[in-house]
Amino acid sequence: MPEFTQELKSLFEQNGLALTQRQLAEMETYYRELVEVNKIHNLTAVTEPKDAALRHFFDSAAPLGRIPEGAAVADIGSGAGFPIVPLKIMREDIRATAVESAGKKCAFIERGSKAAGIGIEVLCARAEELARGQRRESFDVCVSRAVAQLRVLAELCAPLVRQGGLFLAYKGEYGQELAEAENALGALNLELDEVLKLPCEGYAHHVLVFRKTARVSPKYPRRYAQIAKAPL
Ligand SMILES: C[S@@+](CC[C@H](N)C(=O)[O-])C[C@H]1O[C@@H](n2cnc3c(N)ncnc32)[C@H](O)[C@@H]1O
Repeated sequence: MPEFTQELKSLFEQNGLALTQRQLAEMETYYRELVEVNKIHNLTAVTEPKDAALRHFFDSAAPLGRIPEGAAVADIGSGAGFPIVPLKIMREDIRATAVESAGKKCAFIERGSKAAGIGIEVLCARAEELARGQRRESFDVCVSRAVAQLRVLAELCAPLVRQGGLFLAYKGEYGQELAEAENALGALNLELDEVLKLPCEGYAHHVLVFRKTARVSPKYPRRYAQIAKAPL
């Protein structure tokens, strides 16, 4: 645990963010639970202290400055709770929702966030099904990391974001995916606003910030089989 804590403090400090005692304690507790449950259920391949501090916690917090005060934020395909858990720890003001289709991962987010005292809504659902119900166009911001290629992800996320809201896609190298997503972005009324680069040498991670400029046609999202077979 000291290695995890040290790395976490140093990463945030190097980037001008001093973690409070509460934030540090919540991240430590969540990380401890992750390592524990990961011994039984395969939740993530990243559990080594330094790796987890960088790839899960620091990486997740990259777009903090782009999330408006009090925003309703949904994380699509949260897995073991990333990026939504670190975002909620860093920003108590947001209303955080984790959307995840795998039951054991939802159960872990519930367990970990309860242990750490973090208030997160966990929806065990598929994003494309959620977007056909009452939660359609109800979120100010949708975030997502490591779930699908951009043109597929855009169709899963855009219908959940309100008009004028943001879709934040965490990506490594993104040039080719962005070019391939041109048609999808047009069809879903998403405009690229900014690309944030994680301020970490040797770690080429980015957050692509899209603004939703108009409502999305009710024909989207299609069923997942169709989205995957014929991406926009
Ligand atoms: C590779 S994991 C990434 C987890 C996490 N976002 C991270 O970066 O560590 C992708 C997760 O997305 C979930 N997922 C994939 N498609 C989904 C969908 N259509 N709706 C909800 N969850 C989905 C999977 O169950 C899986 O847990």
